Amino acid sequence: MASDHLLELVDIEAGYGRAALVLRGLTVRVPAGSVVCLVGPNGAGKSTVLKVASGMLAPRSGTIRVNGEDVTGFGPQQLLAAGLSHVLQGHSVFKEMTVEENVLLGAYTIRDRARIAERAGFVKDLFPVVRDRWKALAGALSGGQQKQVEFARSLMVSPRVVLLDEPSMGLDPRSAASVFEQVIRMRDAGTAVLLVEQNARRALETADLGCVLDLGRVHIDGPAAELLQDPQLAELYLGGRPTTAPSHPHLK
Ligand SMILES: Nc1ncnc2c1ncn2[C@@H]1O[C@H](COP(=O)(O)OP(=O)(O)OP(=O)(O)O)[C@@H](O)[C@H]1O
Repeated sequence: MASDHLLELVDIEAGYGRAALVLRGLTVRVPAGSVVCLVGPNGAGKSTVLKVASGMLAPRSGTIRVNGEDVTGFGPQQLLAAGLSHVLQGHSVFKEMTVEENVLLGAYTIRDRARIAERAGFVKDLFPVVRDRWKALAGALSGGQQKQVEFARSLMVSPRVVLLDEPSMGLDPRSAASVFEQVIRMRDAGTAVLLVEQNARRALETADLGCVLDLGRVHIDGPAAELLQDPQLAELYLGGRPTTAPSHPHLK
């Protein structure tokens, strides 16, 4: 059964080994055509949500649905096939390989050559750096450009939802701004995004919906623009009082 929500994580409990639960009854939904961001303090469980969504960590209880279909208990390969593509925290390009080789790694599950060529054309259109530096060694690109290569690789399988873990980590402000613009471009090209970010204010300025996590639960969620204007949230999680307008208005 199709659903307005491409991804639903409902009442999820999850943790690592015998340690205490990290996620304690968490519910997050990603509607089609949207960027949803998870923000919250260190250790709140943000990355763990993405690991559950991509099958790297099996939930102890709760339900995962993709486009209305129950995929609870699926492993990483099955969730990838169901439409969830995970861009891990940190840098995962192979620097000694070309941009082309890095991007095509994302197509390793696709047999049809015409389909691979079509997807390569799509990601080159979406990320001009990928097109312009297609034959260059990935290690010769800047950190922000390498992130675009990772995004392009994740889109080769035509995911319904891309899971992005701290894409701005380690980047200078200008490169980080460019990465957030690429997130918007991905959304506008039809891929929903579940985004985890340390930079909560920038993430909320980029996202359509926000979820503030604390102690493994959703503390508050709603339209990102409204969360940005909430004085209490600003004090607690965003490092200061709300600004009257987004600091990067071109993104909204
Ligand atoms: N592989 C692991 N094994 C054991 N515990 C882990 C593992 N990964 C994370 N944890 C624990 O789970 C909790 C939540 O971690 P998680 O990385 O999901 O938080 P986060 O909100 O993404 O934090 P940060 O903003 O610091 O990245 C932390 O207490 C962390 O120590």
